[in-house]
Amino acid sequence: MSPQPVEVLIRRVDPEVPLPGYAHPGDAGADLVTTQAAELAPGERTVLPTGVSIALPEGYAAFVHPRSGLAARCGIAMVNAPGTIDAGYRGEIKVIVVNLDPRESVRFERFDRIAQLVVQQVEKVRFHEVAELPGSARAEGGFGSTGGHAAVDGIKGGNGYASVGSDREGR
Ligand SMILES: O=c1ccn([C@H]2C[C@H](O)[C@@H](COP(=O)(O)OP(=O)(O)OP(=O)(O)O)O2)c(=O)[nH]1
Ligand SMILES: [Mg+2]
Repeated sequence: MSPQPVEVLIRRVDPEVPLPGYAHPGDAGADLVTTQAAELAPGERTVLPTGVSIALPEGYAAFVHPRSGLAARCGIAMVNAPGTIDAGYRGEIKVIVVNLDPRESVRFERFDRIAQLVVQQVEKVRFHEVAELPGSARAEGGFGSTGGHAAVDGIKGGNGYASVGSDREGR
């Protein structure tokens, strides 16, 4: 049996906007639409309104994620992905999109689905300052310390392989 859904209050800022919805029962994200048509030239970005505002319960946050179809087909990304919607935010949810296609413009029509909203429980932490942190296997290694990345314009990746292909073989 699927768990009980979390009840979230929603207000239409645009009276005609369809409410966010899950396309399938097991989906993590509810699709958000733009209420504003827009055309983005290659490299251009804009802030699109979704026509809705929400009141999340305390202890929750919503994250605005990109849609993979738009990314794969048109090169549309979200500049700040995932966008964070705080429980206390009552303004309209907006989506900051950028056209990463080097050649083609992308046009959005009113009510096109542009992003998806994932609601999650989030922990609040209390920070305790210390002079030394406990040790760990990773320690301070990061930013590619384990290798396996592609080379960029002849600059070798962290594992010393020169191309994506040799990277794969080297694993
Ligand atoms: O993609 C996004 C990201 C944020 N927001 C809204 C909800 C969020 O609660 C608020 C603030 O977002 P964030 O904390 O990411 O922005 P900030 O630049 O830190 O602004 P602030 O100083 O208002 O926190 O803006 C959106 O509508 N869409
Ligand atoms: Mg903030």
